[in-house]
Amino acid sequence: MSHSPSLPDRPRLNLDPELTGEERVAALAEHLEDVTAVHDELAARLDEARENREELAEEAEQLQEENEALKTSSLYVATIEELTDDGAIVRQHGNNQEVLTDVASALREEIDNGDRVAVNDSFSVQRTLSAETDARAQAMEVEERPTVTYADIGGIDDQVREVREAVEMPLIDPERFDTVGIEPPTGVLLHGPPGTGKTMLAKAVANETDATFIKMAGSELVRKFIGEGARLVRDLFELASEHEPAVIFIDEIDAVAAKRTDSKTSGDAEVQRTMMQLLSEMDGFEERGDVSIIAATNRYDMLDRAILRPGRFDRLIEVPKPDIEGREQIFAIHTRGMNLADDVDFEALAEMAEEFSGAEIESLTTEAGMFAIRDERTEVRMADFEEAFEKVTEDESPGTPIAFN
Ligand SMILES: Nc1ncnc2c1ncn2[C@@H]1O[C@H](COP(=O)(O)OP(=O)(O)OP(=O)(O)O)[C@@H](O)[C@H]1O
Repeated sequence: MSHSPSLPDRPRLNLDPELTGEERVAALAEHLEDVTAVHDELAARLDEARENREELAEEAEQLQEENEALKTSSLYVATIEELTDDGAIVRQHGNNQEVLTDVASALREEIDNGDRVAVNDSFSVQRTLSAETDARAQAMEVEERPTVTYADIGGIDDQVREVREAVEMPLIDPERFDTVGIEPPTGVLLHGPPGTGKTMLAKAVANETDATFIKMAGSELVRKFIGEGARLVRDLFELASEHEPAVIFIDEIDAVAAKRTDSKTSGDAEVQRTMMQLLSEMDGFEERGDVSIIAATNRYDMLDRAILRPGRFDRLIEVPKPDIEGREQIFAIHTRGMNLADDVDFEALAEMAEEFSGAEIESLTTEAGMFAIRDERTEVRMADFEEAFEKVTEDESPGTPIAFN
């Protein structure tokens, strides 16, 4: 920062005792003029300084924000291999690179060999990470026994039957497969547009077989738990075998099992490793007992065919958007608990909601209920559904599926 020029000298008044009265007045007047001039200049400088100060404060605030953003931008997960006098040797997850790096003295106290830490682009340790079990708990959603039943799923009866055959039957009646002389499927892959009931299907299977439902989202492995994908996949299968019988549900499997050519990200190698771990878990699956694996994707076209080989996800079930009868059933399911007026016509609703997925139909029914509440009615009428339909399709061209969630 440059220094401001020095302040003007303070005018001095030297009154010669010899001066006449008139001369004294003139000298004082002159002095007053000097003082006023200096005052004006100082006032101007003060204004300038104030302005400067405001500008600097603004700049400081901006820098602070940038600094925060830098601090919160992506960090990499690493493990402290060894604390030495020269700093810490950390090994970055994912690429196994070892680096010698600095640790701020404030953090040093908290860190021990073997701890997991977050490092920035230049490997400097930013903070310690919670224990491994936390990542595991965060990455996996465990439901002891989901409450969803097959009766809650509408319009995909064939898919329900296929899932039951592929998942339930090997558990309940394994001899049937032996007698016929075929291997039961290892994993089931549900594919189809978003919101069509894939997760519900997996939960209903868990409910029906009294199994624990363990869900992991492929996209989170890639975005949130960078560097830990492979380990978390291993943990996922371990957790399932601790909770037998269990249903493992891997949502958005395309995130970890996309065709190699498709991936442009730098996390490519890491994603590959996660997929390899998944494949090896599935290949070693036979000894695993009562654990079923179901995966789901909206991007079947993107999948690496390696995961579809026999002994892996060898049972493919397409879960499409419901047809008109399916939509009618789904409207009936989602209005079961609603106080409906007599004029509500499911057939007409199903016709109106062309191209809607199950999830979209669910949102539409909730929206219709909101219109009744706004109108201070306890009964939901056909007109509420019509208004709800207009609302949810407002910004969409006709026939385009609406993105909910
Ligand atoms: N076939 C259906 N019958 C009844 N409700 C459905 C159906 N499909 C979807 N829903 C409703 O939509 C919600 C979301 O569905 P679900 O999570 O099972 O979809 P998904 O196919 O797994 O979607 P995504 O691909 O977005 O994960 C469900 O909780 C349910 O209320």
